[in-house]
Amino acid sequence: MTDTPAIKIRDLDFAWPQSPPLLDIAGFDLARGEKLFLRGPSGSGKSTLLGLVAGVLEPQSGTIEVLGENMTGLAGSKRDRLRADRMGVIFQMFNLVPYLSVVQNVMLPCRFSAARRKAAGDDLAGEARRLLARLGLSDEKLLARPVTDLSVGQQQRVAVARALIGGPQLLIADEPTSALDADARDRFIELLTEEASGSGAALLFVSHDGSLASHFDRSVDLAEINRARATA
Ligand SMILES: Nc1ncnc2c1ncn2[C@@H]1O[C@H](COP(=O)(O)OP(=O)(O)OP(=O)(O)O)[C@@H](O)[C@H]1O
Repeated sequence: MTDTPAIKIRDLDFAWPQSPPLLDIAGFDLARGEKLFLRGPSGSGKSTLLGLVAGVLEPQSGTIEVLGENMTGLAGSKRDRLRADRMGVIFQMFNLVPYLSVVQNVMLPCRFSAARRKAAGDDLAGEARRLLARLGLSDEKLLARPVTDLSVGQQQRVAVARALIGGPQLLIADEPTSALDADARDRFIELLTEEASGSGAALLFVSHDGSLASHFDRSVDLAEINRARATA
């Protein structure tokens, strides 16, 4: 089954209520292990597309297959399960839980997914610490601090460790670099792409900042694949 794409989209149509068509995508594939940069200006529909891929949103028509499973045929609860079990998601604002410690934040996906918990091994906290250490966060004092006390760059690394725990084969990241200066941003993307390569995960990274494209295997402009915007 591993030759099925990480993401396969066919004849996708999506519009927000009382709004004109936003996405009309005839075909789009992300290969297993591929690292793709999807760019487009603000408001072009990148986050909406990620929401569809993550199964948080449903298209009006068309199919979205993720890691060989047809999301569009699934009930909401099954889409939630697929996302929890098989996707690592990094949000624009990281969505770290302020009242949990750094290590607890990283372990969080394993609370929602038995599959991720099993894949992460018996010593969950140890695995969280191992991932954090690989991302340069190993200082015990720092790990004990509330996650809100960390710098933006450190919070990003926590968000990456959380996305990676349990080895999901699809990582999706929604412009997680907008708060960083150019050097920190480049370091962050290098870290993310290295970690994706290390675990063999496919990576879909969206941003309006085209200068990031060189870090990825392939770069696609949303306007190239989206007929709704092309004719708007
Ligand atoms: N929950 C929502 N309800 C209605 N319309 C929405 C909703 N979320 C987004 N939209 C609209 O859909 C369009 C695309 O928004 P989206 O956030 O997907 O774009 P984006 O390319 O990710 O933008 P940005 O780079 O600013 O994050 C915008 O016109 C936006 O107003």
